[in-house]
Amino acid sequence: TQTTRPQRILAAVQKNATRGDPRSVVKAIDQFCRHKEWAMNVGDEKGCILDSVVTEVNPATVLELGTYCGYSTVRIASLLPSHAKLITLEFDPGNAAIARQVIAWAGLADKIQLVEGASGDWIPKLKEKFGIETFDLVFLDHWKDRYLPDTKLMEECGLLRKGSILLADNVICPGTPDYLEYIRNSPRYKSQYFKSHLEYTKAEDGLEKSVFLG
Ligand SMILES: O=C(NCCCCCn1ccc2cnccc21)c1cc(-c2ccc(F)cc2)cc(O)c1O
Ligand SMILES: [Mg+2]
Repeated sequence: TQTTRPQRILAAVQKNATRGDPRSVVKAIDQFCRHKEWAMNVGDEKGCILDSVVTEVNPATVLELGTYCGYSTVRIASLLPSHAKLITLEFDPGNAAIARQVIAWAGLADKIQLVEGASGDWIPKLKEKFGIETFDLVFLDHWKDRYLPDTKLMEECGLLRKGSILLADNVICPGTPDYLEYIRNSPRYKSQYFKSHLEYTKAEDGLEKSVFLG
């Protein structure tokens, strides 16, 4: 019977990456997706921008919306300080099952809480469920039409504090026009666009980094 693309990505990690070595997991996925099968990981080029933002923010609490196979989850978690916590939300149970194994292979399971479900349902419950006050960094990489409503929901739920950073993938391709319009014109945010390329391609894409001003 036919395997899924996430299953083939996991197989590439288990074949080519070293257990407990997050960078080798990231490299194995990038090699597979560049040379064998494209997949919607943030990828190596935008991944370097992600790394620099994570390193600069040095967050104690991170929310990732959109786990997929765990590529950016592993990338982020590998840069976190020892007591930091990353909560990642994945809607698709099949993807979540693969991501758990990729995260385990990287040896980062103790830093990461993978939650299955929809952002709109989970965001209002994160405080009570995980004892989170606010997020220092949010990485948006899920349904592109959910970036704006979920940002407003995070504001309403008091999950953002003065200085919280939102980093949004795919603001050009596939594109998040309503989110960009809101975040670039809101007096409550200071935004910066990092021009890059759609993962593993020459098409334009970029990350939008926004600081919540409170
Ligand atoms: O669609 C993308 N990602 C989202 C996947 C589904 C997320 C579902 N999901 C996960 C958590 C969660 C929580 N709540 C609700 C829903 C939730 C995506 C697509 C492209 C892309 C594809 C084709 C193409 F030709 C060009 C570009 C590139 C990317 O980098 C992407 O990220
Ligand atoms: Mg993406």
